[in-house]
Amino acid sequence: MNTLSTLWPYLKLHQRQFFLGTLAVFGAGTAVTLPAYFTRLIIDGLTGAADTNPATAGITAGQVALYALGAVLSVVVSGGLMVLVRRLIVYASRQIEYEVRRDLFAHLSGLDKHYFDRARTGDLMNRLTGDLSAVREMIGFGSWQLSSVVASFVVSFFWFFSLSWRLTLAVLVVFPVIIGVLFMLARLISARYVAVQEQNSVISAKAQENFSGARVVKGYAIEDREITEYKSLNSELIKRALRLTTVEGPLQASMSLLMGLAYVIVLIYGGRMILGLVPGSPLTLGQFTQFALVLDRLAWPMLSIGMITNMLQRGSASWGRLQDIFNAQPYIKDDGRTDSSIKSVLGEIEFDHVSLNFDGQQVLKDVSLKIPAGQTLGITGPTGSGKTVLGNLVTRLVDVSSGTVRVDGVDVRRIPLRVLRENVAVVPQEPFLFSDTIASNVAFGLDNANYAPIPTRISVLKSKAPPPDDRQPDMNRVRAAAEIAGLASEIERFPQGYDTTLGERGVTLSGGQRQRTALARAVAREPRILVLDDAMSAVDTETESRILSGLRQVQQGRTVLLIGHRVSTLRHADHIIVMERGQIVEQGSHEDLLALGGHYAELDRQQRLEGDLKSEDEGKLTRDALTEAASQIKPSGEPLSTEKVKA
Ligand SMILES: Nc1ncnc2c1ncn2[C@@H]1O[C@H](COP(=O)(O)OP(=O)(O)OP(=O)(O)O)[C@@H](O)[C@H]1O
Repeated sequence: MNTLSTLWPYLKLHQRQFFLGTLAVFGAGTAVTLPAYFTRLIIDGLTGAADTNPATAGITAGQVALYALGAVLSVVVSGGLMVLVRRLIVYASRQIEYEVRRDLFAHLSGLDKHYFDRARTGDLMNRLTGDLSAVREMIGFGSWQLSSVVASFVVSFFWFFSLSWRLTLAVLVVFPVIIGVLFMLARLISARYVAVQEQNSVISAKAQENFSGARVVKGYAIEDREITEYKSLNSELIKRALRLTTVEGPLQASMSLLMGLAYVIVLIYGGRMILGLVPGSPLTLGQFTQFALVLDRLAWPMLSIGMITNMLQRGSASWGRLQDIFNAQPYIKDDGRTDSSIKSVLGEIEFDHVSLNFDGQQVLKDVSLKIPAGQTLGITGPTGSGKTVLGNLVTRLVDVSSGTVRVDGVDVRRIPLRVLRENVAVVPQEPFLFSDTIASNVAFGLDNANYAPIPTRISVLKSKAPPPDDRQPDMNRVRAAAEIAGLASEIERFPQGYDTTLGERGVTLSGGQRQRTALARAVAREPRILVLDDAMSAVDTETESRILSGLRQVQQGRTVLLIGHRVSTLRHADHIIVMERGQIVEQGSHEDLLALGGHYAELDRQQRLEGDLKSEDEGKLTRDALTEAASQIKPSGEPLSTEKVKA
């Protein structure tokens, strides 16, 4: 119930719809019992006419017709009101579903790397779909049915008491039992439903990871193992679903049983009253019939209590799971220290005695370094030495544990996050491309400033629908960026050029093409600071040097952090650092570091050796091919075909 209170702001946005809807439910609940009242009048009238008892007045044919018409009209009114209820309450629930989904998405978008490093995409998808539907059912159909049950009880007991308080009290005996059973089973249902939803999340995450990693699964030919694992997760789901069903079934059955019991009481006790065996409590046949008919009408609401309890329990458990998302807060956000007067940055970066710990493990130790605006810093070092996290500190994907990172001499924690991130573009090691055209992928980082922050907790009825998003990528910038990233000529060879769709629905790019698309995306943004995190590892050295010389032209005035393992990548940087176990162990220009004769010089020596060996191997291969070709020259001296030489 505690978690449900957080749903109130959304219900409040539609309070008028719920209020009018509830009134209509009560109207329909009253109208639907009127035929029983008219039946009583007719029966008592008819019995009066037949037995000439002075206590009963008798009835005319006209009155019978009038009562019958009244009964029909009541049913029509009740039906009409039901339509109105659906229009009000079910519509409101759909609108709330929209609002919650919108707010959840906006909230999730505001969470940081820390949250997404731990969350599983499949689980999030399940919460945004399955759990949200359960919440919608609770506030729509669930609340409608709940008010309908309350209305039925109020109206029915009004009739019961007006007909015979003794008979009503006799029927009421079974109610404490009903409430007890409901309470007990509702708790069981809630716990078991949460278990089902958790397993649903595990299954969704498993499926999502398998489909995203389909290439790995196929590459390792482990489909059978994955199918078996999925099967066992699926069996666990059915086990939990059946455990839920085992409590849902008895709920319905016990409600039926208790209802039957109430009926037996009415028949026996009411019959005795008609026969005059209960002194001081006469009951006419018509009254008895009305009592039985109204009780009969109560059967369905009574039975649906089980279903409603179920729906409310599911809905509130699901709302709890959505609330977990709403409760998650980004670790890194603008706060009291933020100086909103900062609107842009120039690009000088300084690490001042920076240390960083992750879960007790120190990944950066006392790093101090200043990179003047417009310069290129080359960063190299063994894997896991802290190169990526150094870049992450600049964009504040993580914050320092101690020390300070400054941009333009200002602590990055004082620069508004939006300003900082708009001015820094990162090309990560594993680029992510969207299922969209190449042009849109390259232009992805543009035009962001035109979007206002999304308002939350606003009724869909009051917020205007956003205009259709018909942005067209700025093709001049896209082309120029693709040219610098060394991708333009390849894109032009694709069937639809820049309009070629990538990903699930379109072509698959090679690793090097993906990296260069991500690079073009960053370049198109014309950032003040560019972080290239091993961004050309899948590109051959020749293409890489072409890209680097193109980049040098556009990087005038931009600060670049160039992370890489190849000396050929780093050699033109203004300053190079070598990281090892979170510390800078060497620094200087390419020439300085070679002269130092340390790690960097060793890296250069190894890479030269590898290069020499490679060209030696290629030379040997060519020599072998020529020897082979020469041995095949025919004695007549007939020249070889060129294909043969190539082969
Ligand atoms: N979010 C995180 N949580 C915990 N540890 C992390 C996190 N991010 C990085 N690390 C740890 O920090 C250390 C440095 O990681 P980093 O990614 O900076 O290495 P790197 O030098 O870029 O390596 P590579 O060349 O392989 O990319 C590693 O030991 C890594 O496991």
